[in-house]
Amino acid sequence: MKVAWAGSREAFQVSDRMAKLVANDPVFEKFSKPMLGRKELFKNTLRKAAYAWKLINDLRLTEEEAKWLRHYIDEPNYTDLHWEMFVPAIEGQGTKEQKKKWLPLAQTMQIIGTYAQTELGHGSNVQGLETTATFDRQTDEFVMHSPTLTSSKWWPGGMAKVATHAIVYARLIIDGLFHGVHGFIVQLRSLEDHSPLPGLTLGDIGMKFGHGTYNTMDNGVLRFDHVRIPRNQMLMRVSQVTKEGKYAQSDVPRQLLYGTMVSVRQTIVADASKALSRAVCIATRYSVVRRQFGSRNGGPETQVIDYKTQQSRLFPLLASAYAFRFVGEWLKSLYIDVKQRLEANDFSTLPETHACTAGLKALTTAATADGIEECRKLCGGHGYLISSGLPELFAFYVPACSYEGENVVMMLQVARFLVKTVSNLGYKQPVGTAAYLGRVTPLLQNNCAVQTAEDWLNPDAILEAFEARAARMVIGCGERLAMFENPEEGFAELSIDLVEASLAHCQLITVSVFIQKLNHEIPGNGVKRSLEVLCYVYALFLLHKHQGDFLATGYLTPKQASLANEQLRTLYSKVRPNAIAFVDSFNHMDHYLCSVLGRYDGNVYPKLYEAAWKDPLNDSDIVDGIQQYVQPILKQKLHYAKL
Ligand SMILES: CCCCCCCCCC/C=C\CCCCC/C=C/C(=O)SCCNC(=O)CCNC(=O)[C@H](O)C(C)(C)COP(=O)(O)OP(=O)(O)OC[C@H]1O[C@@H](n2cnc3c(N)ncnc32)[C@H](O)[C@@H]1OP(=O)(O)O
Ligand SMILES: Cc1cc2nc3c(=O)[nH]c(=O)nc-3n(C[C@H](O)[C@H](O)[C@H](O)COP(=O)(O)OP(=O)(O)OC[C@H]3O[C@@H](n4cnc5c(N)ncnc54)[C@H](O)[C@@H]3O)c2cc1C
Repeated sequence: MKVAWAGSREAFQVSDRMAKLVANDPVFEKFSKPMLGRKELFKNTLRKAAYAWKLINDLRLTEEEAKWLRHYIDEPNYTDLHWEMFVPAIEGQGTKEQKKKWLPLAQTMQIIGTYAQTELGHGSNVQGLETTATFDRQTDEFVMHSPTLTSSKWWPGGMAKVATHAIVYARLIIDGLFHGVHGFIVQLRSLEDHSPLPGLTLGDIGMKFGHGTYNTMDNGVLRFDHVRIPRNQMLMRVSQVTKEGKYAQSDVPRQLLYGTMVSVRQTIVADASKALSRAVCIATRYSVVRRQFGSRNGGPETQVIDYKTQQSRLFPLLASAYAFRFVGEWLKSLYIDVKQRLEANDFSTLPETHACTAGLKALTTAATADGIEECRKLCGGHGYLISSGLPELFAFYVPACSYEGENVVMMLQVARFLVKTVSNLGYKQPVGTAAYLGRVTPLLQNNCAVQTAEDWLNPDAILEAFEARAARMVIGCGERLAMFENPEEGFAELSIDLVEASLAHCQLITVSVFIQKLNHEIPGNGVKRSLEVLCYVYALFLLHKHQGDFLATGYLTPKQASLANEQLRTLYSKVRPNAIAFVDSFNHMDHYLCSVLGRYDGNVYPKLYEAAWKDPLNDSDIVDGIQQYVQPILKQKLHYAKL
């Protein structure tokens, strides 16, 4: 199962080696992080990042190994933006000459970059950005300027204190004409003494949610006061500006300017299963250790994992972690394919890839963030302790619902893709993830054939149910949209339904990828059978949760919906004996989990007790402030019993 989770034996070995490297090195200790102040926390992160870079070079780690190393260090920092956004932006949007100049500098970290798109006034609406890049023909330069307070760049990670360079998105202006938003490589700091270059105002935007998690990142604010950069620092794969000031567009579509976001959204989907599996591992192990009620004749109480209600909250999350792992793997292969096509100037699959990355980013991050919080509740009161590992994990993860495209905004992008697909149905056969929309007639006409709970243990029945639900919701939206004279008005009016239809479409993708995975790639019958159980749990849990959709579209009868739920209960009993094996298969080490409740050895209570004594408040019996503020209250003699 560890191999099935990792994707291959080699992938397992690489991640396992890197997990151990990090866990066994005292530099990467992280349990004390929540006790540090912001400055200490930040310096500590800089120290770890520098040491990691040294390890990567000394041990000659491959790109894959380096990624795992950074992952297990488990502290967001400036290198995330450098490797995941700055470098890919140059790779995807730079010309050959630009790549030749900038990539070697970035790949050896002689320069450190960030991705400066969002502003104080605009994040989702990229076309609304206000920073200007005005071409000056006399000097062959662009003048970068922040004309308003709301045009201040706001959020870019690593920008406040570390990055030497940034890809800055700004409105291109030539001779007073606006030519859309483009990316520019801008140096921010001196490579000699790290001071901000003239004309730039740079700072940190302040503390974020959770203490020891995202505050290791220096998210920054940046303002330009007429800062000049050479013309050849505009990323020019998509559009070019000549020294005469002529604006030209190559036959590469404009959407490629957004290519870095497609790349990172894909990574975010791949990473969702890591965060969810981490929370599920903690909650499952603790649910086996924790006992409440049910003692008979002085025997042990019931392990909380044996309560059906606990199973009904925990096991769907376990199944979701596996589903997200597989859909992340699938999306990665879709992305690698589109990347190769784009390099060969084949842009045909870009709209579908954009819809898949946007929609799956929204689906997986929302479910993961909610899932982590549910795992915290599944651990009862102790889940609220920092030492459970869950509050910090939640604080770390939850911004994924907003960054890289706010989730609702992303679902609306999926909706645009689906509406377009439906409106082209007469003359363009949908392919890939939308192929089912080419079979609307049977999907709209045939209803579910399930008659017994057993009938639900059938991948074809499940797939058809999810296809029919999504098709009916999408087609229904299409029909209602057609009644509006102005399509944009209609889209806005129906946006709630459109987001729901998009979710149904994305859930269909996750369910069908899980089923495909079982059909083709699982080594070993035992592993396959166990994963089949999880696949059914995932699908039937979604069916139960969204049964309103399945009923309202008329595909299911209430009886069939209740049979699905009956089957789900039976499936939970099948998951229970393997629950610990399922979570051990994630191969998460104690160092990575950073959780007393999720310890591999289950030695929860003594370690919880021990961890409590490490709190700085327990350094002495009488702490600072008691003499000054408590003793006087105790010693005063008031006339009234109550104030
Ligand atoms: C323990 C484990 C924990 C795991 C932690 C998880 C994190 C791990 C991940 C690690 C990786 C990296 C670390 C990074 C940390 C996060 C850093 C965050 C960075 C950022 O947030 S950067 C800023 C991101 N900003 C956005 O995403 C903005 C969102 N807005 C947009 O994308 C767009 O503006 C839009 C999609 C809303 C479009 O707006 P609109 O104005 O309508 O569109 P137009 O500009 O006019 O374009 C319309 C056409 O273009 C198509 N389109 C849009 N986007 C794309 C795209 N990306 N690719 C292809 N095509 C695109 C759109 O569909 C329209 O097409 P049409 O004309 O209809 O055919
Ligand atoms: C931790 C973190 C790190 C970040 N790192 C970076 C970075 O490195 N570089 C960078 O450039 N940016 C970064 N960002 C910014 C991030 O990309 C934006 O915050 C994100 O894209 C959301 O945009 P917004 O803040 O403008 O949200 P808004 O769009 O203002 O969202 C507010 C609300 O409005 C709703 N809404 C907006 N538009 C629509 C619409 N059309 N229809 C319906 N509802 C709508 C949303 O659903 C949401 O509920 C980061 C953000 C965070 C939280």
